[in-house]
Amino acid sequence: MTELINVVGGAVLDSLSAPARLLVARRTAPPQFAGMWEFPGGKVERGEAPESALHRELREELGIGVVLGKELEAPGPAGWPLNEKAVMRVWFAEVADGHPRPLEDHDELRWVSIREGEEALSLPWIPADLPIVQALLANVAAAARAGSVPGS
Ligand SMILES: Nc1nc2c([nH]c(=O)n2[C@H]2C[C@H](O)[C@@H](COP(=O)(O)OP(=O)(O)OP(=O)(O)O)O2)c(=O)[nH]1
Repeated sequence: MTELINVVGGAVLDSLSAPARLLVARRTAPPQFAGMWEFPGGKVERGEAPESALHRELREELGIGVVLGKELEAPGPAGWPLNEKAVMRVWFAEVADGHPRPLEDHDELRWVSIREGEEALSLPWIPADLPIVQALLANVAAAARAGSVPGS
């Protein structure tokens, strides 16, 4: 059996403790994903811890350092299915240093509202990401009701 490709994505929030906005990124490649929105991130390299891969990708792609929060609970331990070959794990995060800029792989970044959800959901996401965005919005709303931080 071929090994699955492990992808990591950052759900970068304006604040982990009182989130109102999510940073989303528009891909430039490959052609089937160009123009679609996604969680910034990328593939975990051989021997690399997923969290380290996420720090590396966010530094390379957006020029930011982050503090990671909790992982967004996925349907299985490997993460969210993206296609028959890849799965993605997603962590909540907050910018710790730098200002996000589309340095690689993206042509636009946007801070979308997550309080109402419509703005985030109205974007043309990579289709496999939609259930993840929905779970994220539900998680943030539940955390706000419980007075806790997202991911808990
Ligand atoms: N980063 C990211 N990739 C996603 C998301 N949703 C989704 O289906 N994918 C897919 C697109 C790609 O096939 C794969 C991630 O590859 P990537 O191109 O971002 O990885 P990478 O930066 O390490 O680049 P490379 O090794 O291919 O050059 O996962 C998402 O929300 N974020």
